[in-house]
Amino acid sequence: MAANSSNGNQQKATKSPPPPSPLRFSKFFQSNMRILVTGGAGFIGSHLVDRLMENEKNEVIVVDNFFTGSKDNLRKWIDHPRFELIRHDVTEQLLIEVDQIYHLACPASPIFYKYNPVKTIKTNVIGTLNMLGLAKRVGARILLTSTSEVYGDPLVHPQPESYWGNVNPIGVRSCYDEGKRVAETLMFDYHRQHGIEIRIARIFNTYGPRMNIDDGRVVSNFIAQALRGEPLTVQHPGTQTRSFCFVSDMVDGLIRLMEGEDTGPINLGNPGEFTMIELAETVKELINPAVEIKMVENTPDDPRQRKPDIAKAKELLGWEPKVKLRDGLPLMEEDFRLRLGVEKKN
Ligand SMILES: NC(=O)c1ccc[n+]([C@@H]2O[C@H](COP(=O)([O-])OP(=O)(O)OC[C@H]3O[C@@H](n4cnc5c(N)ncnc54)[C@H](O)[C@@H]3O)[C@@H](O)[C@H]2O)c1
Ligand SMILES: O=c1ccn([C@@H]2O[C@H](COP(=O)(O)OP(=O)(O)O[C@H]3OC[C@@H](O)[C@H](O)[C@H]3O)[C@@H](O)[C@H]2O)c(=O)[nH]1
Repeated sequence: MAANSSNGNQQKATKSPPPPSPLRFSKFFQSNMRILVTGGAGFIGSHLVDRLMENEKNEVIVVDNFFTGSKDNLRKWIDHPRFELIRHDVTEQLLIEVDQIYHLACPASPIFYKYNPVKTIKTNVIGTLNMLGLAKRVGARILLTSTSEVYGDPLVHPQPESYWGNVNPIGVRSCYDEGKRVAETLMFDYHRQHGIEIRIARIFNTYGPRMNIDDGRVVSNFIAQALRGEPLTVQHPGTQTRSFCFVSDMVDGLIRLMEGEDTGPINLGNPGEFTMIELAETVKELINPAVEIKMVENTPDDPRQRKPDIAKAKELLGWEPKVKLRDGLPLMEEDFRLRLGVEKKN
């Protein structure tokens, strides 16, 4: 393809994307915006779909390989005229016409992303390349859900977007951490080289209803353990910290980022910071005071501290989380009780 290289390394596309079918703009066409959500059958993705579907002008297409997601999360939209679900792996090319792409597809829980690390890195690298190729072909704006894990085991605390991170490139978490770092690089290279409109969210630990019960992440583990009357497994040393964001706040942030003017990367997360011992104590107090807290072995390269600096999100998106951990946990408990069939005793 001919490209203008007048400003050094930065090249701009000379060819604009092909026009969509004229029917898209006919007055009989019902939706204004066709939105693709990759990974839309997963935890955050399905909540995002719920919010996007609330707007009658949106048509939503979900693409998912169901590795960690499930059709059940989208049950209420199946057969809806503005909704479509495609079983597809993002490591394969996808040819559709869309205006926006929320690219979430990627296993997010450490036990799942470490299960098949080569597939995880392919999903992050080839999957993101494919979605960028699609964005380029149809002229769509694309948002990547990157992660706080790009900061690795951070030496700067809290983490601003300007921090480049402290990541082990050859460790067991690298398929995910480095995979997301490459995905961010690809996003910016497509933006600079081809003029693609990009948005990057760096998501910090998010929790809420619909997380897989055996997802393996800490909040879902502790709630499921408390409801089953099993010990809460705090991984050694328990003083490591995380900052937990409720899923409705996260979805709000993602939509603001997509609709706003800034490419990011922008941290999205709740700055309330807790040690894993504090989290276990809170879950015990709120859900089942009878359970024990048990110290267990940790996994390699577990980040010791993590808390987002959200000054940029506040300033550029007018966003900050509203739901406190103590208010979010009972909402998740309700959902887990229903799914586990454990009634609340009064
Ligand atoms: N939840 C968090 O705390 C958190 C934090 C940081 C970043 N993120 C990012 O947000 C996104 C969603 O995370 P989540 O918590 O909802 O996880 P999730 O595991 O519930 O959802 C991921 C979805 O992607 C699908 N998927 C995985 N590989 C795929 C592939 N190759 N092709 C098509 N679909 C595929 C899964 O089946 C699932 O539906 C991920 O990109 C994750 O990295 C999440
Ligand atoms: O049962 C458990 C599980 C986990 N933990 C601890 O809880 C902390 C959080 O672990 P999680 O597995 O929930 O998630 P992590 O913060 O390690 O990674 C997450 O970070 C951001 C996202 O990109 C991903 O969703 C995921 O990689 C870790 O310190 C871990 O050691 C426990 O103490 N007990």
